[in-house]
Amino acid sequence: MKNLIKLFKYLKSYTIYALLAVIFMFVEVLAGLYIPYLMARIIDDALPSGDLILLRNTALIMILMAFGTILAGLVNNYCAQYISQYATANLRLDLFKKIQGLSFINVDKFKTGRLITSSTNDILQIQNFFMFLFRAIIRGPIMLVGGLILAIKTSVELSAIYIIIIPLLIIGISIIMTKALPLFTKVQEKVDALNNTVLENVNSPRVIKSFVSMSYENKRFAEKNEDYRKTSTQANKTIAYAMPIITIIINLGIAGILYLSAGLIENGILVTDGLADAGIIIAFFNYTMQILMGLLMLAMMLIFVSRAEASAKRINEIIEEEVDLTNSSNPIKDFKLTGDIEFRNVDFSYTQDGNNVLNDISFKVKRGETIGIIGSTGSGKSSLVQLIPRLYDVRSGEILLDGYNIKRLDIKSLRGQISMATQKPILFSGTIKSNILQGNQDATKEELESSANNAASIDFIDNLDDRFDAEVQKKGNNFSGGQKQRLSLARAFIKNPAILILDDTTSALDANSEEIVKKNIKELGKRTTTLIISQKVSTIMDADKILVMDNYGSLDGFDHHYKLLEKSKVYKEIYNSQFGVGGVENE
Ligand SMILES: Nc1ncnc2c1ncn2[C@@H]1O[C@H](COP(=O)(O)OP(=O)(O)OP(=O)(O)O)[C@@H](O)[C@H]1O
Repeated sequence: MKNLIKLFKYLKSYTIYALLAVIFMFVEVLAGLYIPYLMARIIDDALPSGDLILLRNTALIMILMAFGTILAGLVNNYCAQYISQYATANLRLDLFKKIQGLSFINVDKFKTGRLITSSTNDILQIQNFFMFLFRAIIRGPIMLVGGLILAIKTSVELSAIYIIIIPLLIIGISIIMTKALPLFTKVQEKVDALNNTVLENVNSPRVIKSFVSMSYENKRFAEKNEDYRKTSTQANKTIAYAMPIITIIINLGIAGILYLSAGLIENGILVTDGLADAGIIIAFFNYTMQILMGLLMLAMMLIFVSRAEASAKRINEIIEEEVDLTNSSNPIKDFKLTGDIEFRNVDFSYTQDGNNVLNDISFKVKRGETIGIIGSTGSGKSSLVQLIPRLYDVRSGEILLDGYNIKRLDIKSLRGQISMATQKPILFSGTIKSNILQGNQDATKEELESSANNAASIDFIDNLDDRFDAEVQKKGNNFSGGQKQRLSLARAFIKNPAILILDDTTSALDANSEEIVKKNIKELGKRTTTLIISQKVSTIMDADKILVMDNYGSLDGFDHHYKLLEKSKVYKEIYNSQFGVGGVENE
């Protein structure tokens, strides 16, 4: 329950609604309990004596009570709906903000499917719980306790039946609950797995189609689906056993009451003027039903609480997750980077206990320089540049920008002054304009045009009917790889950053576009430090310096093209593989 209690803070803003819900629930239940008493009065007093005034008055009160129950129920329902909807909307928003702030390492830990299930399914469980809480929290106990008091008041002798049926019902329900509840946690985990598979598939339709791996993916999904179905059926089946068991116990109770009544009438106890007290027996039946309903509600409450507790635990795990990449206690906020970069003995790993992906990297870059980064695949080039905007933190060593350790700089301001365009550019559904402006929402029309121009994308934009207002579909699926790269370059340029990182961003460009982009980067480079990762020597050989990574995540060289040809074995090998030993570019 402790996880659910933590979420009660979301109810605080709705105290008045909560109070109203509880008051009207109280009224509803009390009115409901009063009706059997009135019924007994009609049968036992009004009918035998033929007192029509008493009959009419009691019937009138019964009608009023019935309306009162409906009205109170409606108000209670409205308040419960209001609280549960608003409180969980706020919780969902907080969870979303938290997820947005998670670092890559945090996200990797939870997996995307889990984050989605928690934002949807788990929140829904909490919503159902809040709803039930304000619909039924005191209903069950009042029905149970009130019913018991009134039943005992009606007939102490008949009440003896409760000594058997109430413990029986409690034992039956407890057995079912202890079996069913762990299954509900499992069901949520199965939903996570389903979501993960769906996500992977909708994110990579081209790969799946081109490798004709639909049937493999279908099979994979079918397995997860079956897994979910089995667990879910098992959980619901266990709960379903509850109904017949409860019905049997209730029917046993009814038979028991009749049996006991017969004995009591025989012994002259439930008899007035030679006639059996039918009103008392009927009222007792009604109270017994109320008691059993109350017990059932408590059992339902247990189901809701346990399911919601499992979900609350999963939600709290995310909300309380320590973001491993946060601002220092007193971060420097007002700083304007000029572009000096220094790595000092940097080691890096993606996981806490994993092997180093980068080993003892040290180098210095002066503001305005253009640096090429080259190395074989998996050598750590992308990992290295991702450390500069603090997408990940170093394992040891430090990274200095303008002499400041980046951990001392405010993350938002730091990232605001660094642009990054990646090999697999991600575009968002919207327009060309909205995508480029993501780099700088305040950019003018001229800046928009010039950044598109610098990224060699103005020609193809001009060819579109709506130019900058042309539609971009999800992930930029209606554009070619090269066009997407150019748009993501434009997005990086428009930011006018102090540091520009291009991670193999020109790999899909034709030679002409690459030349234009290279020329414009050089222009930009006068006021921006530019890091260009490329597999092609021709793309980076003109850079002020080239950083060469070996296969083990260490630096093999950091110098000018010609110096590296003399000194770096790795660089020379890459150069020879692309240009031949004689220096003629291979086809
Ligand atoms: N998110 C991640 N989690 C765990 N390991 C990762 C992650 N990203 C990369 N790696 C590992 O880190 C190492 C370096 O990868 P990185 O992407 O930096 O290489 P790269 O030189 O940029 O490669 P490429 O030229 O193919 O893009 C690889 O061994 C890779 O498997």
